[in-house]
Amino acid sequence: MTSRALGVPTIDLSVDRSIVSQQIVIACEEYGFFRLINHGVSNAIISRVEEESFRFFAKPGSEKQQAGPPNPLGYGCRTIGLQGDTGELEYLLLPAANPPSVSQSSKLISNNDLQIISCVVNEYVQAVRRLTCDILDLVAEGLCLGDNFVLSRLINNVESDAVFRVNHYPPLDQTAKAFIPAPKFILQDDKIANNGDHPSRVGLGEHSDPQILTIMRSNDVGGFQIFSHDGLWISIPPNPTEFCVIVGDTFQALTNDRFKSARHRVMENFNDKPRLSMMYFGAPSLDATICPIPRMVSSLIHYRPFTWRELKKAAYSQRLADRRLDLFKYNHNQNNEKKKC
Ligand SMILES: C=C1C[C@]23C[C@@]1(O)CC[C@H]2[C@@]12CC[C@H](O)[C@@](C)(C(=O)O1)[C@H]2[C@@H]3C(=O)O
Ligand SMILES: O=C(O)CCC(=O)C(=O)O
Ligand SMILES: [Fe+2]
Repeated sequence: MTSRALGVPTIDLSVDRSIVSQQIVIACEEYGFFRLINHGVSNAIISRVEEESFRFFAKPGSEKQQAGPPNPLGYGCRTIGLQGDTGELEYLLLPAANPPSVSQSSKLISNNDLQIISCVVNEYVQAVRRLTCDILDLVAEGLCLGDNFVLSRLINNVESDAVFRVNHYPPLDQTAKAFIPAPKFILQDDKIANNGDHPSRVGLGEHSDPQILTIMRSNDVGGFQIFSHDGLWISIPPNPTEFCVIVGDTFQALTNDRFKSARHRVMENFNDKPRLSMMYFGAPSLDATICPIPRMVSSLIHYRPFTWRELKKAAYSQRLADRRLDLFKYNHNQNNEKKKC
């Protein structure tokens, strides 16, 4: 069943395949986002990651800093990426290799705290990667791409550059105690968000995810919002039993803009307990070529072929809110879009 509580679709993965595939396509076209119920990932696996993550974030700052900085993987606190973005959160970025690769994790594995977390994360990542592949196969069916595995092959691959992230947003009144001081981050659209009265800080600022698909799960603390195509920020009520599925920039390019990556953000945590969210970012191998799938091109191709390595490099050299996909887009105004061959 697809419901539209609060405007965004909720998709039940246990219903008939031909129906679910259509529902997912519509949700990706209209929102670049949907909530997923009956996803089949065991609650025990999810709880183990949640427990180990809370245990990690409860450690003293000096101990956590030993697992950082996150360049590109490891522990981060308030600084996001390399271009000066900040937010009211701390986080862990870990490899989500398939199968778990010792060499990729070698720097991290020498850290005892991360060793423990990596074990439970690996179990979770394998389950969520399978779920991501199922969703991508359903999309391929719904879009009649001909080859039903054309999308899932991109991440169901030993070289996949997938990443796992746990974000921890302390409650507002604890942030001062929990964090090492850093400059405050002011939301770009503060005037709109607060009617011009009080600038507010954000947990994690507006952005789209550069990868193909993000599978996000949080505890019962809210703050997550997506930007709808009609120009409104929609708050997504937290539900620990479901997943949020977010279309990333690479999926937008693969579908030649039929799907739009969803811009999203997390507001600062005004609750009395922390928000804990875990994300699997499904990505292809670094050297995979991304270009619109031929069946997605009716007349004009919107993107030049590029590798995931190029898009990732562009993302990391830009600010969080930047629209990195534009770098690979043919320019409409110069009328130099390529016609379908
Ligand atoms: C400011 C940045 C953080 C980010 C890398 C970037 O330069 C731009 C994209 C950001 C993002 C968003 C989705 C994921 O959370 C993430 C891990 C990713 O792959 O791209 C983050 C990067 C990050 O936090 O390092
Ligand atoms: O923490 C969340 O709820 C969302 C995080 C997110 O969008 C990200 O890490 O890319
Ligand atoms: Fe994100």
